[in-house]
Amino acid sequence: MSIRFYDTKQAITRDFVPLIEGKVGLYYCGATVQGMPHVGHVRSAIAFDILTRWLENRGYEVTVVRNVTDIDDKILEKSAASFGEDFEEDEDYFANEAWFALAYRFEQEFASAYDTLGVRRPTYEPRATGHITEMHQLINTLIERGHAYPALDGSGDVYFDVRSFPAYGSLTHQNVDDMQGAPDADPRGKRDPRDFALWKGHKDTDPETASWPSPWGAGRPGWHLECSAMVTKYLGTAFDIHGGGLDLRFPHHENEMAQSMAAGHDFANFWMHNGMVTYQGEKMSKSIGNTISPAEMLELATPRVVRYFLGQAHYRSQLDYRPESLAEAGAAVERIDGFVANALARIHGVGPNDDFSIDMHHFEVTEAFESAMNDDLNVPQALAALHETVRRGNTALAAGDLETADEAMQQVMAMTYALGLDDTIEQGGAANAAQGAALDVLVAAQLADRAAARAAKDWARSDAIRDTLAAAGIVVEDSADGARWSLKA
Ligand SMILES: Nc1ncnc2c1ncn2[C@@H]1O[C@H](COP(=O)(O)OP(=O)(O)OP(=O)(O)O)[C@@H](O)[C@H]1O
Ligand SMILES: [Zn+2]
Repeated sequence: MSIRFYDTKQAITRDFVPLIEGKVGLYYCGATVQGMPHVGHVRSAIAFDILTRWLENRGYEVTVVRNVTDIDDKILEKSAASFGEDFEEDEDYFANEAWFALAYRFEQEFASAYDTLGVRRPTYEPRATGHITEMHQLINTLIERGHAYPALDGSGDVYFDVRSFPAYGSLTHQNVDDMQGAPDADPRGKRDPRDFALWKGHKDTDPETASWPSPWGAGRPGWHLECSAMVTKYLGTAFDIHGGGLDLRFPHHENEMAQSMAAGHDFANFWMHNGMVTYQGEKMSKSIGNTISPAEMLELATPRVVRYFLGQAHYRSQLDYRPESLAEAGAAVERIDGFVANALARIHGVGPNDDFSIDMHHFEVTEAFESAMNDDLNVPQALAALHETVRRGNTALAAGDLETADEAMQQVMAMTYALGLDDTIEQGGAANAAQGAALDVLVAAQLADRAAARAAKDWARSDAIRDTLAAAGIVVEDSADGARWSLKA
């Protein structure tokens, strides 16, 4: 059966046929690393992680590229503010932080959130600042082809000429005349107020470190241009799927497409956009201030439960966070886990604390699951198929039909893996728990020695043990029920 995806550009669901048989090139827009990730960002990454996993499940070799926008107005503004006299530090923004330090710090926060929630790392994760040369080449091509020009007011900017590209507006089905101007520069320097910046001339207020030489004067790249240049470098001038959040369709994706197609590239064959995570109906967004971070959710639920919540809706629909959302997701995950644990125990004699590994590569998803996923990644229907299999398995276990139960268990494992809900994402947590347990045994032995030394009034020995532990970052506190230890914060 063929896979069908909704293509935002053509506004229809159509058969997916890769440009090169057996291979898929996927680019999706990553974060502008100007602040802490919120769960909306992670939902976008989970949606494209599920897409990747499904394409791989169907036998495709997928090259995934997700960029890091590490130079941008907002990053520079946040950094500049941190040097201001009335700046007040908080848990997210530190005083006197250079733009690149701030960007890299948040890039790592994003990476850690993705890792924790089972978003597999992309094949390539290019940073905008590492691709200035490619951006210059693209601007050059656009100027040569008559689609870009240096600012008329000598600001050092370079603009894309929207009137020179008749298909401008075709991604979002808009008529140029109905569009608003691009607010990125003084319209007096532009041929048309809708023209947008490919290159931004250096301003006296910009830090020297955020400025690169160019044929049009020193400056830095415009946001839209970054993605066009990076896609081409890693996936070529024609590739299969371009993704990102629905909020990026205009202007970002419209402009990316215009730049690349005006340069003569075929660009993306499919455009796929994930819906927004909302809170009380409003887009979760840094600028609105209604964000919930992955860390906050992980205080309330395990990574798999958070992943289930963020991945359960159809990727194109809006996902509203409600206080009871995580409890509902938790109950669903527990139903799945309860069945798998029972099946492992009854059929394979594996107990909850046994160490075991199971070869899953020949396990297959059910037909209902497969056709749901092939139909534009219909995850809600696929999850219904998964839970139906859990019910069938539980019924079989109750009736003592271990063969049917085993088949259901294998299918459930294959389906949870396909959705990235397998428990591998908790292995990080398990490894920490194992290390913690090992440390506990070692420290307890030291503390027992220390107690014996104290009982024998051998103070030198008792102090020496305390010093050894302190040097290892372990703080010992004596209490009525004996010594307690903790790691120094
Ligand atoms: N609330 C949300 N729900 C789903 N996806 C989102 C949400 N907010 C951002 N995204 C997506 O996350 C990816 C990275 O986004 P980017 O860094 O550009 O964030 P942003 O839209 O500027 O976020 P914010 O509005 O909070 O500043 C993009 O694909 C974007 O569409
Ligand atoms: Zn982009």
